[in-house]
Amino acid sequence: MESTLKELRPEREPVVDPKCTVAGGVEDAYGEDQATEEQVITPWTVSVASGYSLLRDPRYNKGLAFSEKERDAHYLRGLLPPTCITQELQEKKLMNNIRQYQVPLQRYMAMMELEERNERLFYKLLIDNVEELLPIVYTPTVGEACQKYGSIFRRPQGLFISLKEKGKILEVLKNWPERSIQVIVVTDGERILGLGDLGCQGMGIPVGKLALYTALGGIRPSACLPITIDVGTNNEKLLKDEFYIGLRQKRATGQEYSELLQEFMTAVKQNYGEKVLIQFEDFANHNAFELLAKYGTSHLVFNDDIQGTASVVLAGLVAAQKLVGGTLADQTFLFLGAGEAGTGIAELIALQISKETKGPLEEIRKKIWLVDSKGLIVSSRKESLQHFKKPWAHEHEPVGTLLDAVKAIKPTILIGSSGVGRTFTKEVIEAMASCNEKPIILSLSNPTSQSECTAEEAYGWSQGRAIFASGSPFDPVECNGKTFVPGQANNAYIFPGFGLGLVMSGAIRVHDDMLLAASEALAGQVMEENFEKGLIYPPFSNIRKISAHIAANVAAKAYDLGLATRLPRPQNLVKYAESCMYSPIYRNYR
Ligand SMILES: NC(=O)C1=CN([C@@H]2O[C@H](COP(=O)(O)OP(=O)(O)OC[C@H]3O[C@@H](n4cnc5c(N)ncnc54)[C@H](OP(=O)(O)O)[C@@H]3O)[C@@H](O)[C@H]2O)C=CC1
Ligand SMILES: CC(=O)C(=O)O
Ligand SMILES: [Mg+2]
Repeated sequence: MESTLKELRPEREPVVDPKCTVAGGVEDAYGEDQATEEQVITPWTVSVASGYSLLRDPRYNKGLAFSEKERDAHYLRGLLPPTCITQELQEKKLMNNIRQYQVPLQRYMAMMELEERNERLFYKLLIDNVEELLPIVYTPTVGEACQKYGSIFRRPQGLFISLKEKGKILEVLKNWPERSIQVIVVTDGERILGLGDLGCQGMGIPVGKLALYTALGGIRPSACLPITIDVGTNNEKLLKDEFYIGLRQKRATGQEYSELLQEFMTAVKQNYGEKVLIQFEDFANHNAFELLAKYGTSHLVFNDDIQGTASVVLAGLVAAQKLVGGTLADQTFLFLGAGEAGTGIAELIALQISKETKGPLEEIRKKIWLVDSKGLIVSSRKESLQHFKKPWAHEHEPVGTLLDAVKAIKPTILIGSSGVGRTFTKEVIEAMASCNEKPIILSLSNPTSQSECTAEEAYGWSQGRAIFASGSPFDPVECNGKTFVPGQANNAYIFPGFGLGLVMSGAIRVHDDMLLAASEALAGQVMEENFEKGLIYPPFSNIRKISAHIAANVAAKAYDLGLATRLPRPQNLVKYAESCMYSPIYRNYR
């Protein structure tokens, strides 16, 4: 096989080093990335895919875009109607079709069907129409898709590892058709967005996140592996649902849970090596912090909800200083929600301020306050607090409600990370507006139903003075004759570029300084024209460029810290990041 492949491989100067880990995790054996778009390649499966099987292979299928020559060479005559069309026309037709669906879930299903039918066309649509399609393949629609996953389930996506596979996880990994995996997104489904425990149906999240890794960060689809670990669910509704796709039992906990996770982490490293990035996604906080701490020293792990969210929010707040004046150290922060997102963001803000001011972390933390379901986190509660809340238990009398906390603390920045919708009431926003000329208000919780307030509420109740962004997108709002464009504070800005930076530098560990580097790069991409509209994030339409800058900054930090293994260090990391990115343009087949 190898000698045949060599003969078929075109002779040319590679744009990317053929052994580069980004361009394929290992050698680009099929010449997929090395050939230019004009050059012909061979569509390989195990053998050359041709005829009927070529049309049904989503990696190589081009539908009506197969040329006359390709139709002759690949036994496609008669299997397609006579017309040949371009990828652009296919894209136009599909966008027209998708726009006919009024129900977002139907659009989601149309996109998933496209991904299964024609992978390059799926990514072309997603990249070219990112602002329109992100709310479909990602939050908020992906939340509804997970809730209804059993009913809409057609073909399995990703890898399901359940308690039944205990002792056999390495074998299960070997069932996956790809060997050169660079990024895994894994969930156990216990905290899917702000929708709670969705068990095995959480699979929609790793699938969606990895689609963004490819579309937004340029990681090749074949190098991405979505995984759901099924240890049961405590969601009674799902357990009784005849269409539920997961194990019908209560969640395994304690030793049974940690043994399965240990086997999984060991098997991943054994099968894919130590440079595969494992992104933990939507685990409940009682497992998330522990998994990150436990595997952070032995594996390349990243928790998107704790670390990615922290990095994206920090970037927005750094950018916001241009609108409000001053520095982060001048601000007072109040969070509603003291879990993964809340405490993760709080810790990264404190780290950034301590780097800027050279002040001790303990002192800086005192300007950051958090409210959980029991009220303001204060020192008298310290004994009963989970470990990740303890650093935030400051001296203060007990305060029971968010409104009272806003009145007592007088924050300049209010951040919602509670997973509970409509908790930023009129009184809360008015209280923020009464003590700030430009209150910064972030409603991070997803999906839209869980957002702490809507854009309309944030602008309306603050007389248009709020600087507002939300986890799930809101349409522009008219207020007092002015149009306000809300930003989207979502970790989707960070993780694709962050992952690309790790992969392209061959990083072996994640370091907090890399999160700061990612924030800095994202904040640096907010342009004057964005600030003029009151935005603290750049538009998603520029996300590939943004991701290249984030990747370059993260990779630079990996090299500086001695955590990069891909040597020598490329001279121009932004250009290198761009050259590593997957392009969905069709290839020509010989
Ligand atoms: N925009 C983005 O990029 C991201 C958004 N998120 C969103 O943030 C939300 C929270 O995620 P995460 O931090 O992981 O979840 P966690 O479960 O870890 O934390 C939730 C926190 O909210 C608190 N809480 C729950 N209900 C209330 C209430 N009624 N009043 C006050 N506090 C309350 C909980 O309190 P207690 O500890 O007392 O139970 C807990 O501290 C989710 O909706 C998620 O979708 C998450 C990551 C990224
Ligand atoms: C965006 C995200 O990661 C979450 O809501 O969990
Ligand atoms: Mg998440």
